[in-house]
Order: sequence, then structure tokens, then C-alpha cells
Amino acid sequence: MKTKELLLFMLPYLKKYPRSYSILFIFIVVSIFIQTGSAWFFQNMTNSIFETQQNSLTFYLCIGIVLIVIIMVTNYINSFYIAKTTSLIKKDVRTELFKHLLQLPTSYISSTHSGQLQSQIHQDTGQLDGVLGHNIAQFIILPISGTVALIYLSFINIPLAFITLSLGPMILLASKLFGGFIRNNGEVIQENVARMSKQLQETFEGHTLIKIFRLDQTLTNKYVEINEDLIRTQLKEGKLSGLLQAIAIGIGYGAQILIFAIGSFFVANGQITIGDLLAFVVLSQSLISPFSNMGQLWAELQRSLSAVTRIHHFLQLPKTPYLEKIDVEQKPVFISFEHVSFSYERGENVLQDIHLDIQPSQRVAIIGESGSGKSTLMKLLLGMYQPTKGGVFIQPEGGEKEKLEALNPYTSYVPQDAFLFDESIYENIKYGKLDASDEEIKTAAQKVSAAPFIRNLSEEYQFQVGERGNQLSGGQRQRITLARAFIGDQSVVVFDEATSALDIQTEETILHQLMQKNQNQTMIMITHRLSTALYCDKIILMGKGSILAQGTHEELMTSSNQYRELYQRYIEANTREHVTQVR
Ligand SMILES: Nc1ncnc2c1ncn2[C@@H]1O[C@H](COP(=O)(O)OP(=O)(O)OP(=O)(O)O)[C@@H](O)[C@H]1O
Repeated sequence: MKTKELLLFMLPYLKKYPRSYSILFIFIVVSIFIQTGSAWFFQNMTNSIFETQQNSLTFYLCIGIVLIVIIMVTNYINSFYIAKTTSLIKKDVRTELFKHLLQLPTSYISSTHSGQLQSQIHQDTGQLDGVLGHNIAQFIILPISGTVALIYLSFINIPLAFITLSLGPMILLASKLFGGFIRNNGEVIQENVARMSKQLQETFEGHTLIKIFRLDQTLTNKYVEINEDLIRTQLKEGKLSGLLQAIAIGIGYGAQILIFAIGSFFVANGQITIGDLLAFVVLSQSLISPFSNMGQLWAELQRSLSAVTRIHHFLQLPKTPYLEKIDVEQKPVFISFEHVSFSYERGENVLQDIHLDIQPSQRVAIIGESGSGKSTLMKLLLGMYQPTKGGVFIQPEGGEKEKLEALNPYTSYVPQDAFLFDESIYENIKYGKLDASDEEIKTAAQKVSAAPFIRNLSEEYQFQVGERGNQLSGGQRQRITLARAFIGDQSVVVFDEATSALDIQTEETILHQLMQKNQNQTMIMITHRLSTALYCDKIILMGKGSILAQGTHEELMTSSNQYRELYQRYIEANTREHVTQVR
């Protein structure tokens, strides 16, 4: 994207703070007048010393003190408002990125590394200074103060003013030349930072595995390699910026010496006074700095623009088209999958031509080999993905049959990985129903047999569960996720191997209680345990993305060879276990 387009993209963020920017610009104008005022002050004070006017010297000293106070106040206000606007805009950008992240399709989130997403939200916003407060202010201050300086100096001596001015474009040329390199390099730096975040995060998450498989050296080598790539690009940037700065400073100092030399010649010829020469030296900085500082600002702008490019790209990613979760009255629902096929982004069909009816309040078990599409089928029912062919239909009792094109408002979910937020047990259960009362939270915990273990914890419901719930056992985590799923009283609850961490007896007790207490709810359970499936009214056997058989246990025993074999294996395994226990 072009620089202009990227700056226009940032403009709405800047426009949100007209008051702060107005104050900033007023004080920028004041600071420009102060600069010119300082030149006038040095010029006239020096002239009065040379003309030995003692009275006026006292006058100039008083003016000097006033100038110092104004300079201090102006600088304070400028710095404060620059910091304020920059922080506020960064906060807005971060919030927008976060909101957008939450609205991205599940397919994007699951195919992008979380470390990369984190770096995008935090590092890129951190790099926005180049297009915000200080830089924007300087881009305005420098040309105006340069013009004012040129006018003022032209009144003293036109040829000398234009000699001073002519030195500027040389510096600008150098900065244009380096700016492009710095921007490209900035993008490579950011990629390396994202790679490092990825690895760091995986190191935290895979901590136990890393220890068990002695992966520390292998991962250290990888980390060192990325770190070296990063430092190489950072050093390159250091060199480019340093070179740019050195050229700018060299030309700046050279220009001052040249002005002083030429100016002295003008003084010797009686064309200007010593005071005038001093004014030239003071204001030559204002005249040249639009060019010399522009170099530095340009480099910073380019660095920021590489971050703006990534932010812009991220915000352009299409949102989930079916995100709105509508609050509906919970009623028993009839669910039908009609000729549903589905593929993830890689292309091959994960589900093909699924035809399935689920009656209101039915208990359904989905069984089948690993990778056969059980979870994917349920993600379609939850509305997280849309079928590539066919449709999922929902018909609430007494209502119309509707194609599901949004998040399913009738369905709750207990995930496979028992994910908990790093907050209290209370908050984690409450996420299932944001307006739940304390009483409802306790009832939900009792329903899933979580209340006894919660009461034994030091802070009971206020117990902090830690990152991903790692302060609790797998079974305890699953009970909290069950409580979270049931508190909302949705008509349909999907269990994705939600009780696998519980022993069979506890699982049976909890499921039995849930089924007893929630007669009107439809429950769909993905499970690898046939013992759980035997509780259900309907069993669906899946294989390679298709439904191989469906019906009650008795029906499947007569109609499906695969199911019979599965059941036979289950009986044999149970008998073996029983014999072992008796022995
Ligand atoms: N987010 C995803 N992106 C791409 N492919 C996926 C994704 N999730 C699952 N798959 C693929 O879809 C197929 C079905 O996966 P799914 O998780 O639905 O199976 P499953 O029957 O629930 O397996 P398991 O019993 O092991 O949990 C698998 O081949 C898997 O590789």
C-alpha cells in the first residue's frame, strides 16, 4: 500500500481527538513564535551590548527570563499532549484489533498461530508512534517554522537567507534514499519478532513435554537461530538509521560553519551586524531542520508504516458473516441435517452427504473412529462453520423450520479440552450465563457434582483456576465446563468427549443426574466410551465423514455389522476387566 493510503487509513483515529490535537497545534504555533522570538532576542541583545546601551540590557534580560518560562511551559504542554494523543490512539487501535480478532472466522483462528496474532495486536500498535503525536506534530512544525525563519532572515539579508536555505534539499535526498530500505527491513524485523513470540508461547504450553522428551537443547537452538535473525535485521536497521542520522548531522553542522563563515564575511563588509549574524546562527537550525529532521522523521514514519500495513491487512480480514447470537426463548427443538457436506480450507470433504434427524429432548450418542468427523458435525450444529453443501435446519416447538446461518442460539457446548479462563471458578461458570445469580451458579455446580470439591478448596468459588485451569485436575476442569454449559438452560447441549477425564463410575453418576434433572433438553454426546452411548435413545456410528449406521442399540445390533463388532469388543474388554478385578 502507498504511504498516502496508509496515512488516510490512520486519519479517522486521529480525528477522534480534535480537542487534544487543537491544544497541541496551538502550542506548536506558540513554540514557532518563541523560536523566532529567541532569534530576535539574541540579535537585539547582542546589538545593544555592542552599542553599550546598559538600560536596554536590563530590559532584554527580563525578556530573556519571560522567554525561558514560556519555553518551559510550551514544552511541557506539547510533550504531555503528544503522549496523551499517542496513547489514546494506540488504545483505540488495540481495542479495534481485539474486537476484530473475536469476530474472525473460526477457520482463520484455527489456522493462524496464536503467537503471531499476539504480536500483531501488541507489537504493531507499539510501533505506531511514527504516524502519531510527535511525528505528526513535527511534520507540521518543521515546514512552518522553516518558512517563518526564512521570512525573518530575509528581512536581515536576502542572499545569506537563501544560501542557508539551499543546503536543505541535499539532506532530504539522503533521507528519501534510506527511508525505503528502513521500511522493508522493518517488516522483516516484525516477522522475526512474531516467530519469537510463537516459540515462546509453545515453550510455555508444551513445558511438560519439553522436559519429558528432553527437547530443551533442540528448542534452544531454534530460539537462538530466530534470535540471531532478529538481531541481524535490527543491526541492519541500526546501521541504516545511524547512517541517515550521521549524514543529516554532518550536513547540519557543515551548514552552520558555512553560514558562520559567510556571515562573518558579510559582517566584515558592514552588510550585517554581529547581532544579525547571531540571529542567522540561531534561526539557521529552524531553516535547515525541516530537511535534516525530516530525514529522521521519514525513517520513523516508514518503520511505523510497516506496522500500519499489517494492522490494515488484519482489519481487512473478512469477519464471520454469521456471528450475531440472538437471544431466543429456549424451547425443545427439532434438528435436521439435510444432505450436508463440509470441507475445511484444505479442500477435501471431511463430511459427505450427512442426513440426520434429532428429535426434541432426544439423547444421542455419536461414536466412531478418530478423525471420522464427529466434532466437525457438531461444530456445524453450533453454527461455527457453514456446510459447503446442504444445510442444518432448526425447528423450535410451535415455530417455523429455519436454516441455521448464525451461531446456534439453542445450543450449549462442553468442549473436548475443558478450557477454562484464568479467573475464579465463579467467573468461569458465570460465562455460561452472564446475568446468573450466586444461587444459580451454586445450583449449576451441584448439578454436575462439582459442589463437593469446590467446597474443599481454600477459597471455594473464588478459587483462581490458573492458566487454562492448570490449578485443577482434568476431571475437576471438566466438571466446571459442564456447569458452565448447563447454567444457561439451552435446549440442546453438545458434549464433545466432555467426561473423558472422569472415571466411568463418576461419569455415569453425573450423566444419570443430568438426564434426570433436564428431561426437556436434547443431549448430544460425542464419546469413545460405549458405556456412555448405551444410555442414549439413539446412537450414530460414523466412519470417514459419513454416517455408517444410526438407531437404538437394539436396532444397530441387528442392522450393523460394524456396531455389533464394536459392541462385542466392548463386552470382551469389560469381561477381562471384571475377571482382573475379581482376581
Ligand atoms: N480446523 C481444522 N482445519 C482443517 N482440518 C480439520 C480441522 N479440524 C479437523 N480437521 C480434519 O477434519 C477431520 C475430522 O476431524 P474431527 O475432529 O471432526 O474428527 P473426530 O471424529 O471428532 O476425531 P476425534 O475422535 O479424534 O476427536 C480430520 O481429518 C481432521 O484432520
